[in-house]
Amino acid sequence: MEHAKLVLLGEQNVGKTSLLHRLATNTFQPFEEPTVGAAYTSHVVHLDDTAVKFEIWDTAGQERYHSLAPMYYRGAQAAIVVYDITRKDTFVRAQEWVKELQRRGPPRIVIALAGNKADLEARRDLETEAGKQYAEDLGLLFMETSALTAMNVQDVFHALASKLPRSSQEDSQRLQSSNAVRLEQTVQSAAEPESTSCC
Ligand SMILES: Nc1nc2c(ncn2[C@@H]2O[C@H](COP(=O)(O)OP(=O)(O)OP(=O)(O)O)[C@@H](O)[C@H]2O)c(=O)[nH]1
Repeated sequence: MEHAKLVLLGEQNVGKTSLLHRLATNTFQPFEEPTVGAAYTSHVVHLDDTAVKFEIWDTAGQERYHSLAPMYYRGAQAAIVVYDITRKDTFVRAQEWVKELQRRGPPRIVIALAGNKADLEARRDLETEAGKQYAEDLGLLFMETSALTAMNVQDVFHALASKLPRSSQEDSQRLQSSNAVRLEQTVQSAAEPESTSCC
């Protein structure tokens, strides 16, 4: 199983904790308490040929916790930057998080942009296309999600797991097969002199 650190970032109240609750317990709480500092959880995503265990840091959206964020995105392989489709200001904040991650975060971090509360279509303040286009321009994964209906919640974690660089696993497989070849060669060359000397 692969391990990957994942950080959730975004303005307060956009639904970061709710997305995790939906993922972990398939439930939704209409009155979720604000996160204080950050909260840790883990979740395993099964892919066809492997599984990825995400070590997840759910950060607090309140501005006073901003300075703690680097502690949580440092060394992260993946990030979900969340905004609320009913509040354009949260999309602006999400863009700032993406910039910060790209400037100061780990160089190969895989980022997903999630437009949450997609169930509140009647109160939509930002078109899907705006989020999609921005994500496309910056090479981010993009999905609109809903912690309330569960729409795309599993999918965003699955998409991130699929997009993670698999170098560590491939490297270890390559190492194993090259060791096997070397071992075979050693066995062969050890066997050869014996066979010549014997007959
Ligand atoms: N309708 C709807 N409400 C949601 C959704 N996700 C979260 N909420 C509500 O939005 C509010 C804030 O959700 P949280 O999960 O606490 O948001 P957060 O981003 O973790 O907030 P902080 O911890 O303060 O950063 C709660 O009242 C949730 O019930 C959603 O997909 N749809």
